[in-house]
Amino acid sequence: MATTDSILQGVAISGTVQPEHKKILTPQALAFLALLHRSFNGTRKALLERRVARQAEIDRGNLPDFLPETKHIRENPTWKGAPPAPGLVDRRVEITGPTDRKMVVNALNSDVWTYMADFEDSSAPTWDNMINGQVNLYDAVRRQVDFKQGPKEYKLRTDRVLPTLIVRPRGWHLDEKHVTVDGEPISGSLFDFGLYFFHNAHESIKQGFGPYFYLPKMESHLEARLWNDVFNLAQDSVGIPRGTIRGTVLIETILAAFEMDEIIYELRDHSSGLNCGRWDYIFSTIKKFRQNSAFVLPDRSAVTMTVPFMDAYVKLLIQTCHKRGVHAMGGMAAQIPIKDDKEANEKAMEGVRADKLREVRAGHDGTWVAHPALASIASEIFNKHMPTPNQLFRRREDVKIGRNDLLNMNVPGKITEDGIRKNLNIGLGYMEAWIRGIGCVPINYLMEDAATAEVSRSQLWQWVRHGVTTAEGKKVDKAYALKLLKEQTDQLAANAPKGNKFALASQYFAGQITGEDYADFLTTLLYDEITAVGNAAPASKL
Ligand SMILES: CC(=O)SCCNC(=O)CCNC(=O)[C@H](O)C(C)(C)COP(=O)(O)OP(=O)(O)OC[C@H]1O[C@@H](n2cnc3c(N)ncnc32)[C@H](O)[C@@H]1OP(=O)(O)O
Ligand SMILES: O=CC(=O)O
Repeated sequence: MATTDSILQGVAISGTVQPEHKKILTPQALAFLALLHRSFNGTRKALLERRVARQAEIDRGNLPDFLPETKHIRENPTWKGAPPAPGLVDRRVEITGPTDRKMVVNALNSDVWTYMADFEDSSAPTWDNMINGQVNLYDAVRRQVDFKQGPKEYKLRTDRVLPTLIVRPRGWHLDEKHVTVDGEPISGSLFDFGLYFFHNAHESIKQGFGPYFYLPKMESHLEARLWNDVFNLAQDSVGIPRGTIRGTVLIETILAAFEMDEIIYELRDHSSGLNCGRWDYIFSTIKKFRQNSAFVLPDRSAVTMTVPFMDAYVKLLIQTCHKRGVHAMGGMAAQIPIKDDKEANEKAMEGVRADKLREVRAGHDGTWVAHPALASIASEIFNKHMPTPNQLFRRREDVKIGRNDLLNMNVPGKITEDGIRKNLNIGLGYMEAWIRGIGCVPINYLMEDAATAEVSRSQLWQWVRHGVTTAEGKKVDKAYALKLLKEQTDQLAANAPKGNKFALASQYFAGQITGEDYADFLTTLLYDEITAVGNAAPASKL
């Protein structure tokens, strides 16, 4: 049998390893990462290639449809997903947020049922953020995460059961460049999942919950199959029964919406349902159909949850989940508290309330909040309208959603200069923060993360590409977009502290909004800006 030392041959780390990281980067944990990489990276790369091929099909005008080859799975009513696992029966309000230590303590102390600790859209994946996040979650699982910041003490509350921890690793498209195996960067998904699972699978079970995950940005059931294979190998490796892990899949790409049954089916022994990742879903819809003028959308503020294609996706997701006995989770309203304007705050909170009411009435089993101050609003609505721990019994057999509903782009609204400037501000503001290692920011009193920023970026691209005319009568072409970009950049930079990164963000953004270059993800476009891959040290020398 291979020894840890021999498995570690070929594993190298170029991120700085501080003393506190050593409990995470143990030889055994690194050998586990190497095992995951050698077992699954080939399939991951092939699936990413498959995404490119599917995009080419769509660009040729072939719109997606439900798959003929998996009809038997969709039409077989007898199979089910796993029953809800301990700590996941009632998940009516889930807080989400990055994995820095303060956020972790504050999230676990919030009045919510679960906490999604996010290595993905709300975290910029610097080496420090990713590895410190692992340290923080290791400590959080063991209830040893208390710390002091200046005079303020951050302590886990002891007056109640803490929210169940769920971890969102990065998506399949992202690499973690600071760890290589046999000369290749390891996948960000396998790095985040692998380290968290290896250290916390047994301990989380001891604490009364388990190794639970949110799985982002998948585009097909084959990508879910890959996660399922990873889960089986992982469970076998650490000696816990298959079916202990749970994964909630974010349905946040338009292609995955056509494969919801199949995705639950692939993960069925590990499934804890699906979630409406609304922001990425809008982004994906714009991105996938970006060459097709029939998919041009109005200002971002007009693309609400009640427009036809979003409404159809929500309904189909709830129906599909409940048919299979798994949770149908709602998503994220972007409003956050406005501290300095009572009236504006009340309006924003009313928006959140309306969103949660729509979700619970539609049949969702829970929802997301971006900030602790929103927890009471969401729980008030869910407590009132969902007296049971979930509403898996609501089968929504009344719902009839077909291909045309999922692709119904009849979205009322206009494209305005204000909408263009807002998108520019969001894109610039988000990218500027991200380059500084911050993955989630308040902009104009809205929570902006990688998914929301992608919507703004992709809309700008699409509007220029299709030469739309604004409500004010202005043709949106390359020159106009670049002129407004310069104006917004100058304004933002003038009001920002010295050393800000707006000029750099603007350089990247210019390429992305002129209807020409289109990066698959802003995060992959910018990744080199936040990586410091110097001399790699062999893992065996740690
Ligand atoms: C589309 C998607 O993918 S959604 C999922 C990804 N997005 C997210 O998870 C959003 C996470 N939210 C956040 O990061 C933050 O709420 C922000 C950036 C939007 C706003 O943060 P701030 O400007 O710090 O908010 P604010 O100053 O009001 O925070 C007040 C306190 O609440 C804490 N807080 C705010 N949001 C959160 C959160 N999501 N989880 C835990 N604590 C939080 C802050 O740390 C702060 O704590 P302190 O008083 O001890 O210093
Ligand atoms: O990940 C969530 C989303 O809304 O996007």
